[in-house]
Amino acid sequence: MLLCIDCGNTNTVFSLWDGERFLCTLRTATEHTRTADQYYVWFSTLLARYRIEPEITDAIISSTVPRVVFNLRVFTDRFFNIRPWVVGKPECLLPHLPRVDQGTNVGPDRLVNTAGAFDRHGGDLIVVDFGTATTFDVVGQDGAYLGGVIAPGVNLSLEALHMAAAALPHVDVTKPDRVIGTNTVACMQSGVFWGYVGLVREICDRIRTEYDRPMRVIGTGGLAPLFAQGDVLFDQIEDDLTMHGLTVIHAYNKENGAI
Ligand SMILES: Nc1ncnc2c1ncn2[C@@H]1O[C@H](COP(=O)(O)OP(=O)(O)OP(=O)(O)O)[C@@H](O)[C@H]1O
Ligand SMILES: CC(C)(CO)[C@@H](O)C(=O)NCCC(=O)O
Ligand SMILES: [K+]
Repeated sequence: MLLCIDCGNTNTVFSLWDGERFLCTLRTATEHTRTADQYYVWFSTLLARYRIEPEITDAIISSTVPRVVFNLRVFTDRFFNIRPWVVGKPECLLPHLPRVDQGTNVGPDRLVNTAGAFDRHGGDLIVVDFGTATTFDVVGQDGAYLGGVIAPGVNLSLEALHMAAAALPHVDVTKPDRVIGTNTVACMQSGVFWGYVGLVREICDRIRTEYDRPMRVIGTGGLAPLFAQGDVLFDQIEDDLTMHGLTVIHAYNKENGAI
């Protein structure tokens, strides 16, 4: 059984893969001070609640926050006696090397999304991931990450409005009924919802213009279904794309890797 850990700037997600399906998906806030023991208490409590007997033999971690990796390594080592693969480390091989400027450290989540999306859909893709940042990953014909776009995340934009403007409250993102808001909250929701629908459409259009082959767009991340209500933005939405990518990279390393 494979433990997949996707650590983003906001949330960390653990998922158990039994070789055929994910048995559970557990989510906790990303916090670099969380210790291995704390992870274990949280993890084992939820598994007991879902009546899952973990028989973990392997682990793979993707982390956009470098400093949390240490305690996650201690966690897999102490409680499962496992040394995890860590995406982005030299000993963790990728099915396709990214073709980017020298010295660029591509976010591991983007490399994982690329591997997951290529495995399911083949090449010539744009993967749009609505996380802390809204990222666009261009997947080449051969499956390599070719670059992309990083825009501010949806919740980050709303939070920035609230923080910077004394009269603007904290609001949640939602699809407003009308574009013209008749109260403050509705105005903010309209700005963010329709603003991001336009952002996604415009960036995908411009990527397509720069790229010389037809492309498909895959949406992922918690907010993808919401924005898909605003326009036809995606050919497909997949909520487990990052987790799937972790299983793909793990399988590749099992076959070709050194550990
Ligand atoms: N309608 C909604 N309004 C606000 N948040 C939502 C809504 N639907 C889903 N979400 C949130 O989306 C998030 C899922 O996001 P996802 O895991 O893709 O990225 P993240 O955890 O926010 O960012 P990162 O992966 O960078 O840490 C969850 O926190 C969930 O609460
Ligand atoms: C852009 C984020 C924050 C999205 O999670 C992450 O992929 C990251 O930290 N990337 C590093 C820079 C890059 O991907 O080029
Ligand atoms: K994510």
